[in-house]
Amino acid sequence: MTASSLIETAGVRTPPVIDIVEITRRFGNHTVLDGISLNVEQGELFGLLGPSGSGKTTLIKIMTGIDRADSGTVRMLGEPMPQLRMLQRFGYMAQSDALYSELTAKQNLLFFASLYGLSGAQRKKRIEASMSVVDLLDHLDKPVSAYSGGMKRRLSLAIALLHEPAVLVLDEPTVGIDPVLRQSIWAELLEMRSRGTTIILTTHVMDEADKCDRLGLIRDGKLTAVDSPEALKARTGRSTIEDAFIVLGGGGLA
Ligand SMILES: Nc1ncnc2c1ncn2[C@@H]1O[C@H](COP(=O)(O)OP(=O)(O)OP(=O)(O)O)[C@@H](O)[C@H]1O
Repeated sequence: MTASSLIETAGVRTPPVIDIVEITRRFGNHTVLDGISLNVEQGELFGLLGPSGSGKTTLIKIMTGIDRADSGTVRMLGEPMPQLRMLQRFGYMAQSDALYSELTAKQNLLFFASLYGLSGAQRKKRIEASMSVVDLLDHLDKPVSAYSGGMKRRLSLAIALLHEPAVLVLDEPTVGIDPVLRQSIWAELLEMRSRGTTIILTTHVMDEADKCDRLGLIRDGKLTAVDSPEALKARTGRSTIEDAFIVLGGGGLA
C-alpha cells in the first residue's frame, strides 16, 4: 500500500476501503483499463462515469474479484482481492440480473442469505427490510420469471443490501426503475452512507452523479478526472456535471 493511500483519522491511519493500484485489463489487443489507480475511503459515495464501453463494468468486476486484472493490485477493506470470504463483506449488483428465474423472490433471497451467513430471525428481518426498500414486499412469493425487468433490478438491489455489507458495489442500480422509487432508493443509499457504508456505483444519470461525494471519469481506459461534483464544475467553469465531463473527457457520457 502506498503512503498516499492512507488517510489520517484522529491520529489512526485507516486504509482505504478500495485500494486499486495500476490496474490494466486487456481483451485480445484491446486495452480496456490502462494503468488505473483509485482509492475510495470509508463512508464515501463514489460514482464512476464514462461513455458506454469505457470500462466501468470491467473496473467494478475487478474490484469485486469477479474478473481479474492482467496487472496491478486491488484491496478491499485491506484484503487482497479476489477472495471468496469477502463475499460476506460486500454487496454487488450486476448490470445483468444474476437471479434464479424459476425460483420465487423469497427463495432467491434465502439462497443469498445462506451465502452471506444469515439465518433465523436476523434473516427474516433483513429479507423484509431489503424488500421494503425496493417496494417488493408484496411480491415475495412470485416466481422471478413473472417479474418485470424493473422488478428484477429491484430484487437484485435487495439482494445486494441483504447482509448490510460494509461495501456496496452497484452497476447502474436505478436503470429501469421509475422516478418515485428511484428517489426512495437514493434516500436509502444516502442513509446507508450516513451509517458508514461505502458505496461505489456507475451511472449515466447526471442528477445521481451530483449526489456522489466524488466522481471518477473513465475514458479510453484511463481515469481522466477524480473529484467532487462541485470541484469538477468549478474547475471547468461549467454548471452541470455533463458539461464538466465533456470539457474534461472530450465527449458525451451516454
Ligand atoms: N469478456 C469480454 N471479452 C471481450 N471484450 C470485453 C469483455 N468484457 C468487456 N469487454 C469490452 O470492454 C469494453 C468495456 O466494457 P464495459 O462493459 O466495462 O464498459 P462500460 O463502461 O461498463 O459500458 P456501459 O456503460 O455500456 O455499461 C467494451 O469495449 C467491451 O466490449
